[in-house]
Amino acid sequence: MSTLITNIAELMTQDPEHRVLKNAAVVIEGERISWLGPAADAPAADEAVDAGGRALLPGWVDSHTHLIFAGDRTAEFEARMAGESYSAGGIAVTTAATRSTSDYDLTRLAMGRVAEAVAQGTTYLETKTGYGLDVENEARSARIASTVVDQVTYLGAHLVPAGMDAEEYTELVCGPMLSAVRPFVRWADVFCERGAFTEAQSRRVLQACRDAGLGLRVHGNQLGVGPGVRLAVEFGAASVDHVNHLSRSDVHALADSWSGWEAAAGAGERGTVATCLPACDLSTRQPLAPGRELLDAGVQLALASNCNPGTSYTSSMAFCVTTAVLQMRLSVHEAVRAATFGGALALGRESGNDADGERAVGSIAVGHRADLHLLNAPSATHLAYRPGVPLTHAVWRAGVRAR
Ligand SMILES: N=CN[C@@H](CCC(=O)O)C(=O)O
Ligand SMILES: [Zn+2]
Repeated sequence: MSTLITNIAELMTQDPEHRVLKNAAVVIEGERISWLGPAADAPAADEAVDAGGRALLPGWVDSHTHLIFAGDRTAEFEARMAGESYSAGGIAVTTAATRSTSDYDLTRLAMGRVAEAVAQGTTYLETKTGYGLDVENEARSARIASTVVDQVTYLGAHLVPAGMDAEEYTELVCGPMLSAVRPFVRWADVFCERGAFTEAQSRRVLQACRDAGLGLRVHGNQLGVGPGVRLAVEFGAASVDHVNHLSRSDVHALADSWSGWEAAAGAGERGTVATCLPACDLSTRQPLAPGRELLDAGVQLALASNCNPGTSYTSSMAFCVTTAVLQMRLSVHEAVRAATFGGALALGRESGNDADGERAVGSIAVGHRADLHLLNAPSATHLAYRPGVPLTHAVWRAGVRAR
């Protein structure tokens, strides 16, 4: 079955040459993109979709979410809006609600959040454990997550549960809990922040998870300058997320990590992606991450929703893109790139082809997964020009019309 999408006013490929094609068309065959180019040259297909002069983008790649949870933290949010500051302690509230929810309901809740994201143009999602915080509930979260999203990250090191000694809990995270989640996860993460895990504890978690064959990421530099970025670069983590408070040496270390990357070819040795989470920054009233400075220094950037009940209860990648343009001074093209190709880079899926069975996502090119987002607008600029307006017109996820 092939589908021709034609009459595309603006096709933002996010390919290595950053091509933006006008009056374009795309052909989908099965789950892959089989052709793109000028609409006038398009081949015939089994069915045709008239894009009506709209803009077509890669689907959003949301590389940082926490979707496996139950409960609600409205009261904490209200207190924050009244002047309280965010602290990691709220994680315990969600952990209690999550532990007392059945597998069926946790799955149903997570699927609802995924559906909400897909309806807004998100076509590839990562999610984390981290609201189980004991062996049984972390393994359960990982198992459920593996059935509802594309990639799963182990975040046993999210908070030391009340009544447990931090060293003892770190041992658990690095030992029995890691073994229990291992079949379901590809990545590990650690919340390296005051009120969560110290540098020494984070180091132990990263080492153990790396030894277990997991790729790494770090929640770092969210609540203040700290060791998160330094550790992430030292361990060759795929991403360091939040990055609100950076020293000059943090920026340099991140930029250096990309010295083996050939941006023009979109290939080479990957460094550590800086993942900015602007919806979280607004909800926690943290300074927005210095995305402009990071890009100018040569760091590869991702934008993600950080959808979670505590600090960022939104699945809207469009909101993140809009904020990145209006407040972080990224161009529309840079922001869309960070929310598509950048997320794919953070998840190790920016390349891949028919041979390895896992197709590239986050950019529109022949052989890549047909993850497409048709805006109800003639150009991607409308994402920032018309803030808050729902602009998703149609979505294809792995070649299947999802909206
Ligand atoms: N920083 C750690 N974890 C989440 C917050 C989790 C919560 O407060 O429930 C975050 O990314 O912001
Ligand atoms: Zn997070």
